[in-house]
Amino acid sequence: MADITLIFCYPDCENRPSKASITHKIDENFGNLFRHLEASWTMFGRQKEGSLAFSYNQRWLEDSETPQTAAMKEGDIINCVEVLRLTIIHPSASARMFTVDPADPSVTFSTLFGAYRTAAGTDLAQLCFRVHNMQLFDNDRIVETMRTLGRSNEDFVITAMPADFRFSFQEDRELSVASTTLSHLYLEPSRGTTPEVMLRELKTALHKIDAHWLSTLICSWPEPCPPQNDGEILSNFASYFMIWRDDNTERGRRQPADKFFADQINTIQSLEQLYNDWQAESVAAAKFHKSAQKTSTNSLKHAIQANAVRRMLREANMISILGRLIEAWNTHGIATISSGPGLPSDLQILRECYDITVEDQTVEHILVAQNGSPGSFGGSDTVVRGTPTDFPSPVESISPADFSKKTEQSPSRRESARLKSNKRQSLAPPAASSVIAVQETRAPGSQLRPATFAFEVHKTRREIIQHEWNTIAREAGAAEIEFVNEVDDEEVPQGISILFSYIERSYVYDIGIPRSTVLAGCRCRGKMGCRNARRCSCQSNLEGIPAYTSKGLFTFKSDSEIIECNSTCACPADCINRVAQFPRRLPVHVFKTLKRGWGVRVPVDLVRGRVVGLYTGLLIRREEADKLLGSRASYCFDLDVNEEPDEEPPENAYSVDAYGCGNWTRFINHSCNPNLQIISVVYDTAPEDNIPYLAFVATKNIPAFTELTIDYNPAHQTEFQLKKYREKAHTRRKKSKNQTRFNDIWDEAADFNQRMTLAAQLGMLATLFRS
Ligand SMILES: C[S@@+](CC[C@H](N)C(=O)[O-])C[C@H]1O[C@@H](n2cnc3c(N)ncnc32)[C@H](O)[C@@H]1O
Repeated sequence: MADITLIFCYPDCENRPSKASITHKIDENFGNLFRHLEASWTMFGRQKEGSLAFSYNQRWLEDSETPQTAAMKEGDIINCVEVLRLTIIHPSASARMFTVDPADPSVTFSTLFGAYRTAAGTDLAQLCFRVHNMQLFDNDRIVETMRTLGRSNEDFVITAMPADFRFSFQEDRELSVASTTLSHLYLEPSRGTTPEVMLRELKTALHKIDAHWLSTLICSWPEPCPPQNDGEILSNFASYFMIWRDDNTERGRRQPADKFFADQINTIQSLEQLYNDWQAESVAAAKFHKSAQKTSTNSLKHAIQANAVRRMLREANMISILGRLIEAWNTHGIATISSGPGLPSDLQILRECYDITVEDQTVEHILVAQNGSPGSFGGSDTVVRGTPTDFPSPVESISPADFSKKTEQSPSRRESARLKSNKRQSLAPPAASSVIAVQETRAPGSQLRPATFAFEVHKTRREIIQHEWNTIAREAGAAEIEFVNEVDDEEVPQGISILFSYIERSYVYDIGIPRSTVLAGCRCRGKMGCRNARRCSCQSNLEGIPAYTSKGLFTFKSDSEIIECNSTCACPADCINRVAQFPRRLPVHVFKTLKRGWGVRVPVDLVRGRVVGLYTGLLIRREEADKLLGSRASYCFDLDVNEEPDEEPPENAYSVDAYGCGNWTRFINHSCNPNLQIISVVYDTAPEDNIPYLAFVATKNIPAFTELTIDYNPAHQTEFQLKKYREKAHTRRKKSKNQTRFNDIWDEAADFNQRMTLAAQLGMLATLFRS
C-alpha cells in the first residue's frame, strides 16, 4: 500500500496564519503530530478533542495544484483551515472503521488512534484514512484538490459532505448551519414568487450567512471576523415582497374581491406558520444562550453561542419589519393604487433592513434604547418584549392574524409613498406605482433600532485568553492569572492562542499511559496525626522529618520525593502533609521580559519554602519526549527526580510536555541563580507509578514582582562547577579578557543551550571572583 504524505496544519506561535508540518505516516513522528493536533485544535471545546484540523496550501487553491506538485515545505504558511471528520480504517480483514466526529465528544482522536494501535500494532504504513470534508461543496476547488490526492493514494479517500453539517455544541441544542461555498448568499426571488417561498429563501440565506460567519470565526479565531450583513438580504426580500404585494394589489383590483380575500387569508395563514416556527427557534436560541452562558468556559464556543443570540435579535427585528410589510399589504391590499410620491413607510422599512447590519450595540444597550429599560426589546410597541431569558413571542403582537384587528383599531394610517414596482428595490428614491398606507404602530417618538449584539470577538486577544485561563483556573480553585506587557505590544506569549489548553493542576495522559494503581494511605488520626513523620506511613521515606512546616512551607530537610497524604488516608484535609495538592492561592503575572520572552512573577512577597505551583501539561513517555525538537522540547520537563544521572531511565519514565497544554509555570525562565527549585510530589498516584508532580518552591524570600526562575539543568551546573573549580587558577588569570569577550559570545550564541552554558560560565566566574 502506498505511503502517503499528510500535510497538517501545525498550530504555531502566532496562531494565524499557521505553518505547515509534513509527515509521512510511517514517520516516527507521525503519532506525535496527531497528538499535538489533538491537544492544540480543541476547536469545539475541551470535551471534543477529536476535532482535527487539516490545512491546505493557498497555492493549491489558486493553482489547483495537487500536494504532489505543490511541494509544500515545512514552515510554509497555510491560509485555510477546515474541520474534517477523520476515519481510520483498520487494515485487517475485519476492516473495522473508527471515526472521529467533531460533534461526537465520546470518540476523540486519542481513542481512535489508541484503538488502532492496539489492533494493528504500530505498523502505521497500513493505516487508512477517510477524510470527510465538513465544510465544502463538491464543486469546490479544495475538494477537487483533495480528490486528486485521494485518487493518487488508494488509501486516502476524500468524501465531500455537502451542506448538512451541524455545529453541535451542547447536548440539548444544535445551532444549525448550512454550509456552503459562500457564494449566492443573496436572495433573489424571481418575480411572482410567493411570500412563503420568499420567507423560506430569506431564512436559508440567513443561515448561509451564519455558516459563512461561523466558519470565518473558527478559521480566524481569535482575531475578530467581519460582521455579518444580512440587512441587504432582508431589504432585498422586502423590496421583492413589495413588488409582489403591488402586483397582487393590482391583480386584486381586477379580480373579484372575495377570491382575492380568500387568497390573502391563505397566504397570511401560511406566513403565520412560518413566523411561528421562526419565533420558536429564536426563543430556543435565547434560552439556550442563557443556560450556555452559565456553563461556557470556552470563548470560541461562547462566541458561537453569542451568534445564536444575535441571530435571534435580528430575526426578531426582521419579524417585526416583515410583519409591518405584510400588515400593510393585508390592510390595504385592495386600496386604490395612486400615482403619488413614494411610500415613506416602505422606504423606512428598507432603511431599517439596512440598519440591521449595525454591529455596535450590546443587547443591554438595545433593550434600554428601545424600551427605556432592560428586560424588553423591540423596535416598536407592537413588536417584541422580554429578555433573552424569557423570550416572549416576537411576533405575538404582530402576527399576521392580528394585523387586521390592529388595523381596525388603529386610526393612524398616515404615511403614503410610492415604491418602484418594476425591479428590485434599493434605497434609491422610489419612483413608481402604488400608494399603500401603513399603520404606524410605534409609540410617538420611539425609534425602531436595529437589534444587534456586541461580540466577544471584539475583545483583545489578551482579554480573551486571560478570561479563558482564569475561568479554568477558578474552576480548579486557583487564583487569578494576568498577562502583563510593559515592554512591547505583544498581547500574549507566542504559541498561546485559544487553542492552547490551560490546565491548572493535573496532567493530560497520553495514549497508553496507565492510570495510577491503587493508592495506599496512612492511618493517622486527627490533624496532629501526621506531624509525627515517623509514624505516618506516607512519610516513611523522610527519616522522621516532615517535608513541610506547620505553615505549609517546604523544610528543605530532604531531597527525597514527597509523598503527600491522599484521598485514602485517614487523616483530615488540613494535615501537615498536604500542601502541593491544594489549589494555588498566589495570583500570578505572566509578564514580558526584556530578553527572555515571557516570564513569571507574583505581585506579593514570597517566603522561603512557599510552594507556588505545579508544572502541568501532556504526560508522555520519555521516549516520545526524546523525539521532541526545537521550541517544542523547551517546554518539556522530564519527571526524572528519582533517576540517577548516569543510569538508563526506567521503563516507566515520563515527561511533561507543556507545549500545547499546560499552565503559567511553562513561562518560568532559567537562571543560574534561581529563586525557585523543583520538588517532586506525589498525591494522586502511587509512588511506583513514577508520575509525580513537579512543584515549584521558593528557595529564598522573594520580594513581590521579582521574576521567578529555576535552574533548567541543576545537574549540569553541578558538573560544570566541579570542572570549573579544577580550572580555577587558569580561569582567574583570564578573567578580564573573557569578560570583555563574553558579550560578543553571548550575542553570537543564538542557540539557547549555548547561552545556558555561557550563563553558567558567567555565574561561575562571578562566584570565583568574589571568593
Ligand atoms: C520554558 S520556556 C520559558 C518561557 C519563555 N520565555 C516564553 O516566552 O515562552 C523556555 C524558553 O525561554 C527562553 N529562556 C528561558 N530562560 C532564559 C534565559 N535566562 N535567557 C534567555 N532565554 C531564556 C528560551 O527561549 C527557552 O527556550
